[in-house]
Amino acid sequence: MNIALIAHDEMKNTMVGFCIGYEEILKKYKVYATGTTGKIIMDATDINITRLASGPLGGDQQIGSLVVSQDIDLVIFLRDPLTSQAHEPDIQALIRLCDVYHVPVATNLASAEIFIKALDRGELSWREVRKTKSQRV
Ligand SMILES: O=C(CO)COP(=O)(O)O
Repeated sequence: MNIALIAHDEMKNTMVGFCIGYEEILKKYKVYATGTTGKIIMDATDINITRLASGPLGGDQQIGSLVVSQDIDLVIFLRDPLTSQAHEPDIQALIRLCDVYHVPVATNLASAEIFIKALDRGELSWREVRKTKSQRV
């Protein structure tokens, strides 16, 4: 199970708090993050993160590509709903791909907490079954 973590600038403190709070769970999985989000999480925790490009420089698209290749099982994307982003098309494209590939995507802290607890209880294990089946076709 692989997780992608992304936070817009206004949400980065929230993301760090989330990662500190759920560090022991997050450490059990492979974690990807966009560039700056990954850096601040690694500065604050012992979570090992594969950092991609910064969001505005294509990081959201890189995560979208991992969604397509079935390499991401959960996206936690703490979006800033009050600030327009120059790369809004990339953000929409990533969320669309999550819908296309049935990848759970949390866009705020409340849903992120529900999803991470569900993951820890094994409630996303259907993702593994789905991947195995799609490899057969
Ligand atoms: O802009 C982002 C997501 O759209 C996040 O990118 P950074 O993690 O590089 O700040």
